[in-house]
Order: sequence, then structure tokens, then C-alpha cells
Amino acid sequence: MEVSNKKENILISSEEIAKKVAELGKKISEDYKDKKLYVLSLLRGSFIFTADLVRHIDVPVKIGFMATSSYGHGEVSSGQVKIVQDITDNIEGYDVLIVDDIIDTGITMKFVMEYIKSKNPASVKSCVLLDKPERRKVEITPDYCCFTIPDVFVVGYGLNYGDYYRNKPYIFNWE
Ligand SMILES: O=P(O)(O)OC[C@H]1O[C@H](OP(=O)(O)OP(=O)(O)O)[C@H](O)[C@@H]1O
Ligand SMILES: Nc1nc2[nH]cnc2c(=O)[nH]1
Repeated sequence: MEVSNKKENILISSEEIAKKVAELGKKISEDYKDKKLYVLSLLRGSFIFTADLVRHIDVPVKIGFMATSSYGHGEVSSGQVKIVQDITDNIEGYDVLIVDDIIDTGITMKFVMEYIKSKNPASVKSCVLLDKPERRKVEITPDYCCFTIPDVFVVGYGLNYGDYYRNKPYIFNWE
């Protein structure tokens, strides 16, 4: 589960990612011009996407983190979302944008959206790099998304295999 010697199949290059992330940052800047934007980054998977995205946001923004886990080391969701590290800011009255790397079954994003709504924000929306709609188990559509992908387990740009590969600058799977 640590490293694989199979050939990498690049599905989305770092250049394609950079272009889409920049466009998305611009759109979010327009949409949140007169709002109180709070970006909530879900660790660990979204750390790279968040870091790149917020550098394309040119309106005032607070940035915070929450760590959730539901996959462990496997490729299948346990169906249970664990809050590994809770949000530490008071987000009451803020327009919270929850940023994650992927919506797959949708269980994580749905759970976190409900949890954040209970803290009385002005609004809550979701923003992901990847959407994998074929695997959905709960009803959810991302408010902002860079790429829709088919039902393949993908790795890189924050997404892990075991504890590894989050540092790869592109999205790939193995052939
Ligand atoms: O839509 P879902 O099926 O719930 O899957 C999406 C979630 O799965 C991954 O998190 P994981 O639990 O692997 O933790 P990680 O962020 O530390 O990788 C990913 O980062 C998302 O948060
Ligand atoms: N690495 C990885 N984590 C996930 N969590 C939910 N879907 C995926 C996926 O396709 N890849």
C-alpha cells in the first residue's frame, strides 16, 4: 500500500488543473464580492487545492481547517465521517465555502455541510476539484467544481493512496 511500480496514467495534468483553478478563483471572487467569505478547507485531501485556489481569490477571505476521515487506507468509504480535528473559529454570520478535493459518495460533504449549518453561518456552499457523480450514495451537487470524472479511484494533487502520493502535481491512476 506504500508505493506502486505500475505505470502512472495521467488523467488531468498540472497545467489543466492550474488553468481551471485560476478560473474558479476568479468566479468565486465575483460571487463573494460583497460577502463575508470564510474558506473551510477539509484536511487532509484539500490542502493543495485550497492553497492554489485561495491565491486566485482577490476578495477578503478568512481561511480555516477541519480534518475529517472516512476512507482510512482503503478505496471504499466506511460510510462514517469522523471529525479528526474540529474547526476552531466562530463562523456565525460568515459565508462559508467548504473546499474539498473530491465529492465521491457525497457522504463527507453532506455531513460537513449539515454540521457547519448548525453553527449559524450566513450561507454554506461546497467547492471541489473533482466530482465523481456515478458513485453517489447521498443527494448532493457541488456548487463549484473544476472537473467531473468517471468512476475511477484517482490519486495525486492532495488525494492519497495509503499514506502516499498526495504530493504528485497531477491527477492519475495506475494502468
Ligand atoms: O464523497 P466521499 O465518498 O465521502 O469521499 C470524499 C472524501 O474522501 C476523502 O477523504 P478521506 O476520508 O480519505 O480523508 P483525507 O482527506 O485525509 O484523505 C476526500 O478527501 C474527501 O474528503
Ligand atoms: N485518493 C482518493 N480518495 C478518494 N476518496 C473518495 N474518492 C477518492 C478517490 O477517487 N481517490
